[in-house]
Amino acid sequence: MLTVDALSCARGGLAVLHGVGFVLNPGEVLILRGPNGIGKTTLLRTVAGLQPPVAGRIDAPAEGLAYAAHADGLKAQMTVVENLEFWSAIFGGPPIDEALRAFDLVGLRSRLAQNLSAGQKRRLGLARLLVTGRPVWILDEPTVSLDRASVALFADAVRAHCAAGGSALIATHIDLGLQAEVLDLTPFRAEGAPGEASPRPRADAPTDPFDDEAFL
Ligand SMILES: Nc1ncnc2c1ncn2[C@@H]1O[C@H](COP(=O)(O)OP(=O)(O)OP(=O)(O)O)[C@@H](O)[C@H]1O
Repeated sequence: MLTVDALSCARGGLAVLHGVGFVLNPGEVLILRGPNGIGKTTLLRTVAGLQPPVAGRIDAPAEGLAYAAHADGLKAQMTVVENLEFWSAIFGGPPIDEALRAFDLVGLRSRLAQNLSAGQKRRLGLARLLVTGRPVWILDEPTVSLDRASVALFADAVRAHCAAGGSALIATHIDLGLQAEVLDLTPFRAEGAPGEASPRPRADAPTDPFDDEAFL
């Protein structure tokens, strides 16, 4: 479903990770771990196609990935239902009812996204995954702002997705209680990767127009 082979990636013109490889099959979850700054977000962005790899190969199903980044990326002036219907229309995905139910948003359906609490916004951001209809979820710290009950809802949604043949690549520092493989990125740190005593990024490093992309 998703194969990453000998992948090297960079951020701001500096090498971050070198030689990463894994296979994610239908029904599987792969958890990315590693200390702050090791390159989890950079790897996810590269796999999601937001930035090109420096080297290596990524084989993914065409139009098969749904990426949820740190930011919720909601349409603030639209209601919960309008946000989900918007994304469902963009992706041509399934109706929104299951997404509302799975993330306990039924009672909030008419509320403007801008008036949701941080955890409610995060639940809405994650609910969008269900309306994409896409098989491979690429998730960057998906449980930030979620309380314990909401983390459990999220884990249930991932389990249901995988039971239906989907898969998920997740960067997280917490234990989600999922049956999953774990890949620690620490051994893949590139030589000269940014760190405590790292060089400044090159002044001519290309700017990244998608750096704030919240959801794809
Ligand atoms: N826009 C940028 N320009 C230059 N360097 C960046 C940029 N964004 C991140 N970096 C650097 O790239 C390295 C990898 O960052 P990345 O966000 O991928 O790490 P991470 O493992 O996701 O970290 P965390 O656990 O803190 O979220 C870090 O050293 C970071 O300082």
